[in-house]
Amino acid sequence: MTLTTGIQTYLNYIDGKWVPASTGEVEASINPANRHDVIGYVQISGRDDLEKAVAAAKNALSSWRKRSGPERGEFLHRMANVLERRADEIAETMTREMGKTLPEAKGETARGIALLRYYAGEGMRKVGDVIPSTDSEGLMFTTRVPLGVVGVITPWNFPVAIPLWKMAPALAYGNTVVFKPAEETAVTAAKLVECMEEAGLPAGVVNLVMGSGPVIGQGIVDHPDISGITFTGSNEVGRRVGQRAVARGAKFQLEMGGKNPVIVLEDADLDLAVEATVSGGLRTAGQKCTATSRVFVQSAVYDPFKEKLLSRVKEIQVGDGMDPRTWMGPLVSEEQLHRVLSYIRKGVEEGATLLCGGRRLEEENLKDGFFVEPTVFEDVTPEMTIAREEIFGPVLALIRVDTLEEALRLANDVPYGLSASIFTRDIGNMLSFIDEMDAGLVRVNAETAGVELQAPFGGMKQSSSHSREQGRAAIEFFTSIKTVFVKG
Ligand SMILES: NC(=O)C1=CN([C@@H]2O[C@H](COP(=O)(O)OP(=O)(O)OC[C@H]3O[C@@H](n4cnc5c(N)ncnc54)[C@H](OP(=O)(O)O)[C@@H]3O)[C@@H](O)[C@H]2O)C=CC1
Ligand SMILES: O=C(O)CCC(=O)C(=O)O
Repeated sequence: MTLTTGIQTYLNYIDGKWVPASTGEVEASINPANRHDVIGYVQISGRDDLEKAVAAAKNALSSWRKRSGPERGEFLHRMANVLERRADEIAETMTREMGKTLPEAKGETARGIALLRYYAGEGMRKVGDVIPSTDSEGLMFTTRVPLGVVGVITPWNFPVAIPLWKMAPALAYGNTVVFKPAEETAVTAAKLVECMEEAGLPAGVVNLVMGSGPVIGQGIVDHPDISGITFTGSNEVGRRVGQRAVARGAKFQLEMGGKNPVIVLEDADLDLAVEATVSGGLRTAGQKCTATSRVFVQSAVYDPFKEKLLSRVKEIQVGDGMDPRTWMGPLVSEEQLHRVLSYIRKGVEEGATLLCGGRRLEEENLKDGFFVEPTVFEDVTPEMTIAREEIFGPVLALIRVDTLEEALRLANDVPYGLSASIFTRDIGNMLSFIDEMDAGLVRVNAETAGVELQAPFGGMKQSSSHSREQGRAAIEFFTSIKTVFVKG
């Protein structure tokens, strides 16, 4: 059955107008809980559409950057108010389009509102310092200027929060934006941009171009009029974005994968550690760059931890994210489902022991969706694929260790360094972990996922381009420092 009546087509937003792609092509954005449920039709744009969007952003730049910081902040306040008014509708669209449960989608939308309010306040904060000059009659100070037109390329896993934690600071600091959302969540993206339009954002300041990564994403990266590119997604694409940006001298910022460890020591509160492992690893079906993936447990508590974890995982209710009984929704797409199932197969083939889960769920009410069971492995060795590569699915690997030193050595032995947690009551262990764990986000007695918008966020090693997003750190990417010397 195909539910096709009254389905809306969502357009690009270029220079303050909703317009179809010049290609005339659209595609259906579907519900991963039921592939027959079409959320809307979205544009498959071509390079012509991107050209128009970049020209509009370039044209809008001089008047937008000339507005005062508080004035730009006022637009962000208004966007927050519109998003707040439409929060339930947008959260429901997110759940239907991406699959995360409705409470998770509502939480993310609330985060989006808070992000807009935080960066609205940025318009009122200082942007420079006075520095003593060697010339006693001179005044020397720093100020900041916007980068210019910024390309925003985002993934599907946080379709409201990630675009907003990039676009809100971009706008607050005086840049204009060309926004290319993931194809899987383009309807949610269109609704976000509707909020911006409703808030009265001037034409050209934000331009939405839907379409494929290789055409629109690549086009943004290569466009000579785009001064900076901010990207979140896979390492494979991120690396290419970085290389192309360097080649033409554009500024770039990459947030990519994680292989995030939890370390559970023998003095840990095991109930807390289990709850945090389940929440950090399996919420949003493990589709977070900060998701827990490897769990290092000290031998003395390995068996009780394992038993508690398995009994908690077996209680998890998988289903449509709109159903209030559901704790874990589907994976975002059929491609992602096959990718996760292939990692699970690899885990078994390489000799890990499957303790629970591992199957696609195909019961009557789930058969048209992309559901996979929450999965736990043990006997996972450091060289196995499931211990090294980002799975981006609800899969946990248990690894027994004897000491904190061994746990830290193994936890650090991957190319990623995004987020990590430890569970212990010992201050010495906490301090060793904080110091020696190679991760941009280290958390003690708390899950690996769930970043706070007012704090810097980013990874070490191959998890990022070593830049940081969110909080005040965003100013470093979205502006350039100008050192000014004035003599009367
Ligand atoms: N760190 C994170 O938060 C995320 C990590 N991932 C990882 O990536 C894997 C694959 O997910 P996927 O969605 O394919 O991630 P991608 O890295 O392919 O997609 C992220 C964004 O980049 C765009 N893009 C794709 N190709 C290019 C290109 N050549 N130039 C510029 N932009 C491009 C995508 O467009 P389009 O929509 O057309 O694909 C999307 O908007 C996941 O399994 C997971 O491991 C995925 C999402 C988020
Ligand atoms: O854990 C979070 O809150 C954010 C995760 C994230 O940034 C991502 O998955 O891309």
